[in-house]
Amino acid sequence: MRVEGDNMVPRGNETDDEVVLDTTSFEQAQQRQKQLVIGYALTTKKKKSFLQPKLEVLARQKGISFVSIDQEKPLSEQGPFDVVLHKLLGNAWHEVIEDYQQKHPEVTVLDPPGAIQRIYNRQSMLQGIADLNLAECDGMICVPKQMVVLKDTTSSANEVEEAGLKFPLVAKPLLVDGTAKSHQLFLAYDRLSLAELEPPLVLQEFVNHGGVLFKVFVVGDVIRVVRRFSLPNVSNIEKSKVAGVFQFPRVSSAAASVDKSDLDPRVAELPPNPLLEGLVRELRSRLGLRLFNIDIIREHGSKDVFYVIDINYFPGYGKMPDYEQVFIDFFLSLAQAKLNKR
Ligand SMILES: Nc1ncnc2c1ncn2[C@@H]1O[C@H](COP(=O)(O)OP(=O)(O)OP(=O)(O)O)[C@@H](O)[C@H]1O
Ligand SMILES: O=P(O)(O)O[C@H]1[C@H](O)[C@@H](O)[C@H](OP(=O)(O)O)[C@@H](OP(=O)(O)O)[C@H]1O
Repeated sequence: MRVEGDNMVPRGNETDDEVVLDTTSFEQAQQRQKQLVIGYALTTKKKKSFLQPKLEVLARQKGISFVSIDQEKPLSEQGPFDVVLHKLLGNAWHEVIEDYQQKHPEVTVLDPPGAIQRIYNRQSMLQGIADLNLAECDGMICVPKQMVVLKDTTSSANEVEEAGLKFPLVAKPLLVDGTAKSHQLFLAYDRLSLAELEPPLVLQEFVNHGGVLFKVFVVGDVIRVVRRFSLPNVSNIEKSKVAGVFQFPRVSSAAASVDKSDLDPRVAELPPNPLLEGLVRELRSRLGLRLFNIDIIREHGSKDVFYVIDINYFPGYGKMPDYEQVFIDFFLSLAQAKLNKR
């Protein structure tokens, strides 16, 4: 008898009337046939931007399937999943995920709710970054001076001066909760204008950076950088003449990447690789996240001084070059890591 298939030992190892099963290759074959099931809990907007048709097609070819998680049903009754991918707001959801991870340690949850929560607060998001050990990384990473205003913006004018913050200041809502309002940013030019702002917020020094921002995408071990347009420099003349508070749009969210040829190379040159690699390595382990992006700007007039101004969890990967293949490789590496652990 002969049955052709991956799970049989090769010809020559069998006797006339028996087929010897090689258990190792049998297990490998089973594994190969096994689907990698990724449960996802994403907003409709996120599902549209992330689960694009090309990703789904590539995934299917590799035996990866995406299954929508029904938030109305207990999570443990769904699946079984190998990976849970989630970005939903609210403490209730975070409790569901935490409870699920405790009961199902074998499932890779991307990422732990506590770690995500930390970067949803613009104060804790940037804490510790200036102290990262990035010596010998061909550059320097700073964060803009900033302070938190929880209640009264009128009295914050004095605190701003005591803290040594210089105008203009970028006012950002303290919590990034996914609402459009949490991305409403203002530029405050003088002390008086602070009274117009609505706390809780952070006041952050505006750093001149030549109008270009580096968006650093992280997917596990992979780093991809794109250039985006950003706010132009604020001149000294403008600083002395302009007063008040101005809302500004999400300039750097535009999908179009900056065309390098149109830019001053001193502004457009990407941050050095060792610096990016060092920064990502440190942040990945300190934050305990695998899916995030870092927004970096280069201090105007400097070659190697950079500021981290923002970190996002599970950002707009749909705009990252070649994101489909990067994610397929990432999911397969998670499956492989699990196999290696056995
Ligand atoms: N301290 C700063 N100095 C100079 N420009 C800044 C500063 N902070 C923010 N900006 C500008 O404002 C834009 C939005 O800032 P930030 O990324 O912090 O806000 P956000 O609401 O988290 O935006 P998004 O989620 O779209 O990345 C930046 O891309 C940059 O152009
Ligand atoms: O395209 P950039 O500039 O990277 O901005 C992203 C924001 O930083 C993310 O917060 C958005 O994701 P959420 O809408 O899930 O928060 C993300 O939304 P998206 O995934 O729907 O594109 C983007 O708006």
